[in-house]
Amino acid sequence: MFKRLPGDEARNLVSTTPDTAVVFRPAVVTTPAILTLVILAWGMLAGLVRTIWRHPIAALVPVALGAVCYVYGWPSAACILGVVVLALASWALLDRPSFARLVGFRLLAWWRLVWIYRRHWQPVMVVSGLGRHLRGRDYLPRLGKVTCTSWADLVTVRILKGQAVKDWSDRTDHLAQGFGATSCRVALSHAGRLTLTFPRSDPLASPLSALPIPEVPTVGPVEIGKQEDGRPWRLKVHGTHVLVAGATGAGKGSIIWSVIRSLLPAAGAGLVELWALDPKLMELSYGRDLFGPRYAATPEECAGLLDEAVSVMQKRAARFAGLQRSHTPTVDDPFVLVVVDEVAFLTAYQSDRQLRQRISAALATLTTQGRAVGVGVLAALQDPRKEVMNIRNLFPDKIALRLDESEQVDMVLGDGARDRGALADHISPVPELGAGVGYVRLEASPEPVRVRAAYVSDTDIRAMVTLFTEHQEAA
Ligand SMILES: Nc1ncnc2c1ncn2[C@@H]1O[C@H](COP(=O)(O)OP(=O)(O)OP(=O)(O)O)[C@@H](O)[C@H]1O
Repeated sequence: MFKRLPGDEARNLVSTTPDTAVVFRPAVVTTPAILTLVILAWGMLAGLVRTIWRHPIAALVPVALGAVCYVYGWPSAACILGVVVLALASWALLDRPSFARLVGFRLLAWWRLVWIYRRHWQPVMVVSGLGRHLRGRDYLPRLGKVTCTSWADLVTVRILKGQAVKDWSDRTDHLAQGFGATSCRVALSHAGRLTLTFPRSDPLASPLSALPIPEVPTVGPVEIGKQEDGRPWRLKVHGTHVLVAGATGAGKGSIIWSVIRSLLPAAGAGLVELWALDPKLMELSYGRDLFGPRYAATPEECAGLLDEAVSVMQKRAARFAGLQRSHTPTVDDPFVLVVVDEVAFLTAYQSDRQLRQRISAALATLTTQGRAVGVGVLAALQDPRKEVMNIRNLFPDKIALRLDESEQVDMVLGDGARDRGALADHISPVPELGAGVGYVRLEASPEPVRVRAAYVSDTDIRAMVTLFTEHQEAA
């Protein structure tokens, strides 16, 4: 039975060095079969103990069934198994969320750990270059826990000593392909430990219709869509500045209009003033009545409106000096949100040099000094290159919608964002699938979050204008 053990062939190998008469015959020490068996049995025992230690409840089930079978016979064990399965199925039917949270996702995680990750771990690590095969031994990163959420598998990994997070983020494609996922994201959880996120489905695949207008006036964070994990996407606009970059048709308008929609009650109550710069004469002109006299389209008008915003900001700063360090919106001092659609029309593509410099200086002043006194800028642009938008770093919060080139992702979201999984250049150009989908990198967190903005249609905008004007007339 054990006539041909691994290593037997090596006995017959002869290695020679060309051009010499010296012939080396490797010394082969035959491992006794019993030793191999003991090592195998030890490995299995250790695996069993590890499984019981990690999954005590799951291990208890076969043990209990085995005991019942032994004492009372197999029909009793089969009956108990049937009752348990029936109870679980009823629970799943009656209260799916609690079943999924307490049982379903745990079972799925265990299954995916065994069937997907552990089974493919060694080959994927070696082929992708994240593991090493040295002198007959495999040095592999340690696979940790697998947790399943409604849309993704979160896999914890203890990386090899000497490896960097970048070694992993450079190989996200290999990892995704290796484990049969569409993409992979890498995040550092503790020193030496990473969390890999493998999406199983895309919760943002279908468009979201416009969210209800809030009942209570609020300046934010305003709810404007959905995050990949299913939670609402709330964007802070008061106390920051937001830059939205995306190719044509990426859905920049849906972010602008979702923000305006959420701020509408606050605007009605006088706590927010919406100022609009619409150099393309397209996006914002549709809801022109929402902005009253604070709407500008020509470059001259835009420059004038920006200067006015700077003047409001400076007057406030002079009043607040020494008295308050942050802004609370009131009717006397409302939050001023300057919305700029296609900011590059006013900066890079503006042929009048003096006007261009005036506009750039005003935007730079607002973005450097405005947030503490309640003046914010929400700007959209198509081309994020520095020549086009040299003040992009003055925006603390950035959103990258679909972009044409991979290099543009880091230009918008900052260095390393694409390596961390912000694949904005992979977002579908088909509006139903990809418009309004993007990645956000907030000032407070380096991890990009995948989101989708709700789509505010022309009908929604018309309804918003009617509601707002009726409210203004009634007031
Ligand atoms: N959030 C969204 N969800 C679903 N579809 C959307 C969304 N946003 C936009 N769309 C669709 O995509 C089309 C283009 O959107 P939009 O005009 O807002 O893009 P844009 O980035 O502003 O483009 P441009 O820079 O050319 O003005 C819209 O007509 C609409 O059909």
